[in-house]
Amino acid sequence: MSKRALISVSDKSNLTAFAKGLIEAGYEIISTGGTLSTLVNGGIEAKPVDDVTGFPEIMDGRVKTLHPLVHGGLLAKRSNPDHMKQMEENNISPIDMVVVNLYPFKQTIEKQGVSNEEIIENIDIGGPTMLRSAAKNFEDVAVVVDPADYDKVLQALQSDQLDAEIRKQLAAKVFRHTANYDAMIANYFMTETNEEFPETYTITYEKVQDLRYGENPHQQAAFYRNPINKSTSLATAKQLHGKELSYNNIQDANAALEILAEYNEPAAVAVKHMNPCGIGVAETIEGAFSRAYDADPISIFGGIVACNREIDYATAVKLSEIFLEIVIAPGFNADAMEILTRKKNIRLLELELTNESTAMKKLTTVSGGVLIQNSDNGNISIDDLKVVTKRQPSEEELDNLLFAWKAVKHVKSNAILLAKDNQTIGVGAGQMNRIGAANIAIEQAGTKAEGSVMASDAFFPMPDTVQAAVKAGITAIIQPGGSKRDQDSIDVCDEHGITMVYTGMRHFKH
Ligand SMILES: NC(=O)c1ncn([C@@H]2O[C@H](COP(=O)(O)O)[C@@H](O)[C@H]2O)c1NC=O
Repeated sequence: MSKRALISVSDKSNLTAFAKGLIEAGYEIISTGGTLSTLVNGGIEAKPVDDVTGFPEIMDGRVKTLHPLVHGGLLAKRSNPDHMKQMEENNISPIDMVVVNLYPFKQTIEKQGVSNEEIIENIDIGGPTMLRSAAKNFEDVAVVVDPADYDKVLQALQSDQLDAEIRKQLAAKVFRHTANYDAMIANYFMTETNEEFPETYTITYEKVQDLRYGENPHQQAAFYRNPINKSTSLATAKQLHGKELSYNNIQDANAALEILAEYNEPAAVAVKHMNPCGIGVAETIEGAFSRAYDADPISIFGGIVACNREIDYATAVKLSEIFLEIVIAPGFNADAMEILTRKKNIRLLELELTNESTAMKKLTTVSGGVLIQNSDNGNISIDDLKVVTKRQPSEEELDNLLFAWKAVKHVKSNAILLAKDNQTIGVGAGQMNRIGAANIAIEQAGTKAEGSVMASDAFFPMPDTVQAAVKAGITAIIQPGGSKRDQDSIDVCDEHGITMVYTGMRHFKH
């Protein structure tokens, strides 16, 4: 008796060639509505699944293969005499191969203006059921979910090597595939029902690329993306020039994009080791980059620069004067490309910026689990500021304070950042005490600290940071407030004519 393959696919690419190969390998083909038409039109002999089930396809295709004559044929253990007996008693014939790919749920939810009804109808039920039956019974049944595997399967059949080992690999792929498919459905319903942190958290990622190594050469790594993602993502960036991105490149570039999303005006962000070493805002992108560069001409060396405007010739010339790992921008004009591609080692990434780069949940693995939180999308406006000192900030100071506040949010805690004229001038990052971070920022700013503003990601536990600010000639401070000793800091400010505003919002970043 010839073997039987059940084919039911939404993605009909390369289908007829594969089916032809199966017939040549001695298979009889059974198929569902649309798949059957494609096969028959392609000159392939195939039998409708209704002939097997004796039951018509009903309810707009909601029920077509969900039948014991299908699933019995898939799930029966050929080595189990009871199963074989029950097959015979129930007139069930074995099905030896399942070729199924599923309704395009992901593509459907990504469609503009798609209705809920269309989304629901694109949840495949019969397909995953067959895939799972066949995959569970991989000892006896082969299962093919990915058209990319058609050639491999035909080759294995031709050399009589579609053995349990390969069938197990195909089954493993099926369970990953159905888990991924179900995770996307679960996430869709989670959004629909506004559940943010349910009792189980299902996530799924699709591989973008293997990486040469992780944070260090002895660590293996790969880059995965969220299959349904509307925010700015490096996974969708177009690399115009340069060698492959590394693990550290991706982390740093992502940090640069998150910072850049804070600014609507032409802005340039330089990042080193996940911290901004220079941020500049100006009327032109060239001006913005000059400010980002001047902020810290030492640290930017070997860094990553992200800009929110097209890179023009003038900016490209400046960018090309230093060693940078990556430049990211929404575009590079032809002259800029000409200049920058002369540099062999620079990577150029073109990326549409949606200003939604922090829309996703943040996951941090801990031993035996994962911490999940919403991204820090907390923003404040001028109206949220509370002036706590005798002196009110000037308009210019207010501008600089808000600029500094947006920037300090992205600096690792404890974070202190100094800014002046739409430019960061000193960044103290990741210190174990706040005065340590302040001292670093002040030292880096040098003489520029005079007349600058200071931002602190969290409150001052004692007045020492304000005292350091006084000494450096800083005129205005922005911080969340909320320490027991707030008044001590306010008193120092008042004593020296410094203005201080509270945001009421903290921005720890660890
Ligand atoms: N309901 C069923 O019994 C059923 N059986 C197979 N399907 C799916 O129907 C699709 C193929 O349909 P057609 O051959 O009519 O183009 C495949 O994606 C397959 O996964 C089904 N549809 C969805 O649940």
